[in-house]
Amino acid sequence: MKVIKFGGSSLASGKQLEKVLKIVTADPERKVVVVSAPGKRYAEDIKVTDLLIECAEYSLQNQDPKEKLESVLERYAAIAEELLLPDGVIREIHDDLVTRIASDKSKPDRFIDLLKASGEDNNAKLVAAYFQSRGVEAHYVDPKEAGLLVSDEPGNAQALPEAFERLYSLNKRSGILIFPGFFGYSESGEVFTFSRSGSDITGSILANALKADLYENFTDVDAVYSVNPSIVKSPKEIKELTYREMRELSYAGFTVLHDEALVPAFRAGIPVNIKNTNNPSAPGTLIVNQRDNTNGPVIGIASDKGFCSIYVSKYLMNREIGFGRKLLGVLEDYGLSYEHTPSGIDDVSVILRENQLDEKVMDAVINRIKNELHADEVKVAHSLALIMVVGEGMRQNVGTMARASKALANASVNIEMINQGSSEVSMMFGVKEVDEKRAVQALYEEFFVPVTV
Ligand SMILES: Nc1ncnc2c1ncn2[C@@H]1O[C@H](COP(=O)(O)OP(=O)(O)O)[C@@H](O)[C@H]1O
Ligand SMILES: N[C@@H](CC(=O)OP(=O)(O)O)C(=O)O
Repeated sequence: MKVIKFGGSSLASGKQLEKVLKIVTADPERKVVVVSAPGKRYAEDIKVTDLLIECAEYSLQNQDPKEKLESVLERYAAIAEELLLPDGVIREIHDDLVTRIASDKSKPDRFIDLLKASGEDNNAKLVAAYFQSRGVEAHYVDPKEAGLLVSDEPGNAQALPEAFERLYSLNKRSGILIFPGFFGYSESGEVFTFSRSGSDITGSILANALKADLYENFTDVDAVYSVNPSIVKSPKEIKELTYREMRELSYAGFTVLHDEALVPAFRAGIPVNIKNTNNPSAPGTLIVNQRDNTNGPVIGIASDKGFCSIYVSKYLMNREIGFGRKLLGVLEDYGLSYEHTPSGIDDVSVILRENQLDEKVMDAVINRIKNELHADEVKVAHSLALIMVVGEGMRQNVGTMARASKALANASVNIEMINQGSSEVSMMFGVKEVDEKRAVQALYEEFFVPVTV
């Protein structure tokens, strides 16, 4: 049995849905279909999820969200019209949106989640109706009734362990099951969404819970490329990579798969196949536990902007027991998570996502580090990009770091910091955001142009 997930780009129009129906019915093993909300039809288009967030925000500010709601409804109506679906489908979506918008707003984050989740929930109903209209036995599945229990963290929920056992009973149902991605229900019955792009996570949870043979993730590219295609033109396709490599790469900027979407599949040993809805005969990329190391030291290079670093130096830091704990404790007090902590004998840098803290919080953090930890120097660097060079082959290859830093030097990119992951499958370079693109291109030239992946 296969779990198959379609992203927003695969569900953006009636034409796309026709491809989806063809793909699903081409293989009787494709039993559970996870759907996102309709995504972008063209580059400047707005995803339904973003329209719904605007709707929720308008309502919370006591502005009339009518126009915004109309634009959400229009997206579904356009699809229904293209596919000649009966009016009842759109009426049901309309009524659902009206009910949601009129619900309790005393907890704004939860209200936003309730609206956001409707994007996938209503789309699953629409897709089920479409399949049925073409004579296919398909059923919408309500995640509440199916038992997709999640933690009560708005916009950042996680599946609870009990969810997996409960979801197993879906195996007994007949027909094709259309399951909305991106959200679940807390113990108290409230809607909570995963973080953005979280329908990938739903697919992986279901693959694990139902003990699927394969988790197929359909998107709009032929494969996972060795580098983001918006940075390098026609980059090399990756045929096979390990869970560990993909987790590192998706966390560091390969947005093609959510970085939290691998763990459930990995735990159950289920391979993940990334494929293209617009070219389903292409084999795509297979993510597995182990692969042959035939491609050289590096399989992919990912990058992401929006980081800052807090550099702290203090003479004899290495001998001060508890210094690291106290430093990270200051961050914890402000609810800040950190990404990396490259360190020396007398100094350490903490790298954080910049969008977590404004100037006021940053000043407070710096003052506490200076006053409570008696640091000799505390410096902040803003607008950093992190570049992650990833590959299982790194462990067996000598000189990968030297090659990478030489390539960056030749491209006149100044390295602000370096960190080698303890797992030895990744190395991280911090550079200024303005140098990100040039750095990635230089690393790509170094590691990919001469080899076949
Ligand atoms: N290394 C990469 N390989 C393939 N695609 C990538 C990579 N890095 C970023 N992407 C982007 O991920 C996009 C697919 O993910 P996403 O937009 O979330 O699709 P979906 O709508 O199917 O969920 C691609 O169109 C591409 O722009
Ligand atoms: N629709 C949600 C969840 C999702 O997974 O979407 P997509 O598959 O289009 O990335 C979002 O935009 O975040």
